Amino acid sequence: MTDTDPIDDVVATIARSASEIRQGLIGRRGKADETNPSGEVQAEADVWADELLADRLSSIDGVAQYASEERSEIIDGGDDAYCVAVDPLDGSSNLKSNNTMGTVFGIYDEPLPAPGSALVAAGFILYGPITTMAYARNGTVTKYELTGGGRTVVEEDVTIPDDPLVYGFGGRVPDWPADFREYAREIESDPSNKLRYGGAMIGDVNQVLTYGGIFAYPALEDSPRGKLRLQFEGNPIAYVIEAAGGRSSDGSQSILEVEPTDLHDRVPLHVGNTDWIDRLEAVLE
Ligand SMILES: O=P(O)(O)OC[C@H]1O[C@](O)(COP(=O)(O)O)[C@@H](O)[C@@H]1O
Ligand SMILES: [Mg+2]
Ligand SMILES: [Mg+2]
Repeated sequence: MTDTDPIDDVVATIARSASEIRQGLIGRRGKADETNPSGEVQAEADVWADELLADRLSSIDGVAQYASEERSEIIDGGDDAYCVAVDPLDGSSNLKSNNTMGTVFGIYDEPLPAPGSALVAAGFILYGPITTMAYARNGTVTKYELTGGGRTVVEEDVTIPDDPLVYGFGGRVPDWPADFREYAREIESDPSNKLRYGGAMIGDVNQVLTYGGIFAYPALEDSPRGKLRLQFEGNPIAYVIEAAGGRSSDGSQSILEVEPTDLHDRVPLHVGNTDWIDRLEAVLE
């Protein structure tokens, strides 16, 4: 690589790899005969995308660690400045029905597991009708369209629209704690709000970034930490949404303030417009 900024190198590598990952989904929609560290059955594409990104990202000068939702151990390459955490394919259960998925990445300047306050950049790829990337660094979010190896800026200084419109909540309603159910009913009962839920966090979060609103995968009655992973999903998404002027919360504080205890920790995730997250925290208090 000729670029001297490892952060740029990581982002350029992920952006370049996105169209290959998209193309490589063909023929890899079946299950791999394995489970990931969260105990979920992996898709062939999960394993393949993780290996592709692991090879490419861990060999970048300036990257000390590569970690992913799909492998138990960190790939440790020394004491360079940056550590990359990836959800190679977010929403891979959507492969079966051929619906939206994504790739999520966070670049930390501390060894993993690290709190979100150690992020120096984060973003996500959305495999929609068009492959796009939302990328946050230095407090601003930029959206790109990705074509083959290239990327084109389609929007700079992306901010969440002031008037929230969409909501999407993961998990089964009977498994939601009563206070979260109460909050959800409040949002649903406003006739100007619209349900948007596609079963892939990235697709649902990108709707929130586009239209304003809230996405949550809350604590569940029998799973108080919810489902989504702090290092690979919660922190990067919180970083993007906060850079776009919104808020993130684990129910009582910014997700970026949550101290990890394990690489594969889960976190109750709520992101969206500031006033909606403020209200959520008031209801969950
Ligand atoms: O199918 P469920 O249990 O509602 O979960 C949906 C959530 O799980 C996820 O698919 C988890 O991500 P992975 O696909 O990366 O494991 C999220 O994208 C999504 O928001
Ligand atoms: Mg995911
Ligand atoms: Mg995944």
